[in-house]
Amino acid sequence: MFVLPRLFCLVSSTDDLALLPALAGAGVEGFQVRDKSATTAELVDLTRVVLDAVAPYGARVVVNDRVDVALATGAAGVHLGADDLPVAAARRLAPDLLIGATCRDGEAVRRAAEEGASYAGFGPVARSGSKAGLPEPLGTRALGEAAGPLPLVAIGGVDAQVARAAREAGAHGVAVIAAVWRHPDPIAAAKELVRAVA
Ligand SMILES: Cc1ncc(COP(=O)(O)OP(=O)(O)O)c(N)n1
Ligand SMILES: Cc1nc(C(=O)O)sc1CCOP(=O)(O)O
Repeated sequence: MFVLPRLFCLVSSTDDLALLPALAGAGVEGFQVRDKSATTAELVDLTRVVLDAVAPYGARVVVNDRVDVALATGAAGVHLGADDLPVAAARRLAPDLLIGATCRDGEAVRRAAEEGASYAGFGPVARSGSKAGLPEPLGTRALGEAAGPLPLVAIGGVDAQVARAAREAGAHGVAVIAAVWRHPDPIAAAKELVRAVA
């Protein structure tokens, strides 16, 4: 079984690869491969490169959306949303994978737990500029109310301040895009996030 990271950095494309060893060396324990424009073959290649870059540091890799790619590459897990394979079906295919499920309220967290998820990606906790079509921010109070059935990974507009508030409200950890990749000093930002979720 895999230990659930406290901090996931989402990896969106091959442009992000050069910084991965430094981020993992800075204490980022988890990476999620989320390339929405990749073909299946490209996603497999990207996941393998991410695994090679961060495995020496003991970091874990989760593949967004695609349980087949997670299994084919030996990644630690998969993250599933409402449009993806249902959690229960993924769990039947992959008894040993870390399976994350996107949840927006406590009822969804309870359902994901029953279906065999390992954690819930709970969000957006704050306003995110990285994904279109998200609902209004849920806030850390809603996160606290949803905590219990599964470890929660807060996502959406998470920076170090939001990460601290999310942890205080009961989150196990956080997942980020902009707070690292759009920061002028991504490694310093990652170190600050690592401290915030410790
Ligand atoms: C940790 C975490 N939580 C939620 C999401 C969102 O996943 P999903 O609903 O599948 O949406 P897309 O990422 O596919 O746009 C996530 N990726 N990670
Ligand atoms: C991919 C994603 N999913 C979300 C959700 O709430 O389901 S928020 C989000 C984007 C996270 O990026 P940032 O850290 O830049 O806000």
